[in-house]
Amino acid sequence: MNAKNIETLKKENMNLAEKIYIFDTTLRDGEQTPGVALTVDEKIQIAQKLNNLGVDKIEVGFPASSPGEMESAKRIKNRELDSRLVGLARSLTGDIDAVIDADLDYIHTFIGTSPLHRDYKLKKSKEDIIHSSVVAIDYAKDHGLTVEFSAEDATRTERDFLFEIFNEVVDAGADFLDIPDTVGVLTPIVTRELITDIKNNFKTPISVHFHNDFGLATANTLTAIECGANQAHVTINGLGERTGNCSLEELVMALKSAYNIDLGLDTTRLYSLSNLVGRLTGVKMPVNKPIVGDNAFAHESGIHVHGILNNASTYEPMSPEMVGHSRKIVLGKHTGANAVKAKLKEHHIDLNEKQFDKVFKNIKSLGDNGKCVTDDDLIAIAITELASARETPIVIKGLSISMGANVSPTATVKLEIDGVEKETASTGVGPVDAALNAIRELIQDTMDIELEEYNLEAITGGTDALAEVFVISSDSDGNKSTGRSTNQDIVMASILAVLDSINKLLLINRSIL
Ligand SMILES: CC(=O)SCCNC(=O)CCNC(=O)[C@H](O)C(C)(C)COP(=O)(O)OP(=O)(O)OC[C@H]1O[C@@H](n2cnc3c(N)ncnc32)[C@H](O)[C@@H]1OP(=O)(O)O
Ligand SMILES: CC(C)C(=O)C(=O)O
Ligand SMILES: [Mg+2]
Repeated sequence: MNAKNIETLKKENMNLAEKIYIFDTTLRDGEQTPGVALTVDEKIQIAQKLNNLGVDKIEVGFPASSPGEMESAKRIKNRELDSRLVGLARSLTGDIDAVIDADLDYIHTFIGTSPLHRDYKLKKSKEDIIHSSVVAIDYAKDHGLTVEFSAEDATRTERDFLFEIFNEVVDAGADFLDIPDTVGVLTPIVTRELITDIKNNFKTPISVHFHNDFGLATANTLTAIECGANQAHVTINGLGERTGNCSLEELVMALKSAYNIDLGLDTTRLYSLSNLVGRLTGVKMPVNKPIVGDNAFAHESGIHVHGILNNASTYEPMSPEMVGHSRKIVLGKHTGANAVKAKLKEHHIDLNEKQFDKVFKNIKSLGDNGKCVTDDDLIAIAITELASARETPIVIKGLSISMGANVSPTATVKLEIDGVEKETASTGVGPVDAALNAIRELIQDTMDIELEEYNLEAITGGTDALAEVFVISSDSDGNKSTGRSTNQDIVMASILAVLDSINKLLLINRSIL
């Protein structure tokens, strides 16, 4: 099927509403994620960011449910955000009073309508359910509120009863009819039939609130929008009861990229908002979470990276910049030569063909052994390859230590630096310190180094134990390199380890041209 046919097919099968509203419920249903509790300040922080993203409505919470909920609703209201603020209420006047007390003018009131909810939870007849809903809506309308009515568990409610209660609440003045798929049992084809039927029978704008128990929340919400739903309830990161709600970022980006429907949100804020919500709720996203997961724009397979390097659209359906994320090329078992060449270029490392082949084989073999190769690993592998092929710039030519009681230890060190011999003596708090001070003095015209880490370990027992020294040095450009040496003499092991790291840094400097 060519692109034109797909476009035609989409148009023929869609009955889009003129305006599609994004109703964010991260602060209400999202916060109902088991184990999640946000403080008032955290709620305010998220509300501000949702507002900056450009969502139409923010459900700030359930004011009747706790003093903290009341306070956060009031304080969010004081921020004078552009997004419309919504408060949740059961079909009880007390809950509605709480929304009014919080100074919110948009109420989301609900009642369970399915047989399960009527018979086992609320223990109320159909007539009682209708009566409670109508009384609540009358009360809210009398107080000048905009009312959104949710028939909780609508998707397991008899169709005739659903229509009956919708007719009654519309007559009572409901401004929006919400269809919650409370336990996520819809499928796209059933959604199509249900939403089309409701759209054909009601003029009041309709909203959908779909849960994700079978991973279908986004697909079902998109289907509802195709069939004319005027509003979608969503949460950042798809948070919410059990497996959550339709994810805001998935819905908005699918509409923008796959449907070509731009809702006008500043989608470049999505990634940072997802991270903020992840941090504040403690619910971290899996790496493969669409749009905001660490791997959403990461590529390892050689064939993919080769395509990406030529044109990112080959393996990305949208750009990472669109959502404020970034592209990542990962090296490992599935890496191809083009990826390694690109990485080496990025780090300004020039290898000849033979050196490159060795580095490439090394990466593949690390991958085969189940290891992922970081950029630092690649640099270390490449530098080692470069170092082994070149003459070492600095070589130790002589060392003498003098120590005694009540005098500072003195080290005399002779080095050959690029073929020229130099010697100096220096003192220190101990013999190793004295020797390292002498080295620093001798190389100061060649490069400025900082010893960042120094680890000494005895690897055999006894007074003739072998000492292993591991160091990390850095240069003034921030390049880092490791050095390692094993010797029976602690001072010599230290000098050789430091020289090992300095030589690598020199090679890095000299190959970065
Ligand atoms: C599908 C959803 O997401 S609905 C929203 C769910 N969110 C929450 O429950 C989070 C906040 N909830 C709370 O803090 C508490 O549950 C409260 C404050 C609302 C109520 O607490 P409690 O009075 O202790 O009642 P509890 O939670 O045990 O039971 C719920 C009560 O609400 C009633 N109820 C439930 N839904 C409705 C409704 N839509 N309209 C009227 N009453 C309702 C139940 O029948 C039950 O009443 P009962 O105790 O008289 O039998
Ligand atoms: C309050 C209602 C809309 C709800 O969250 C649900 O049914 O899932
Ligand atoms: Mg819900």
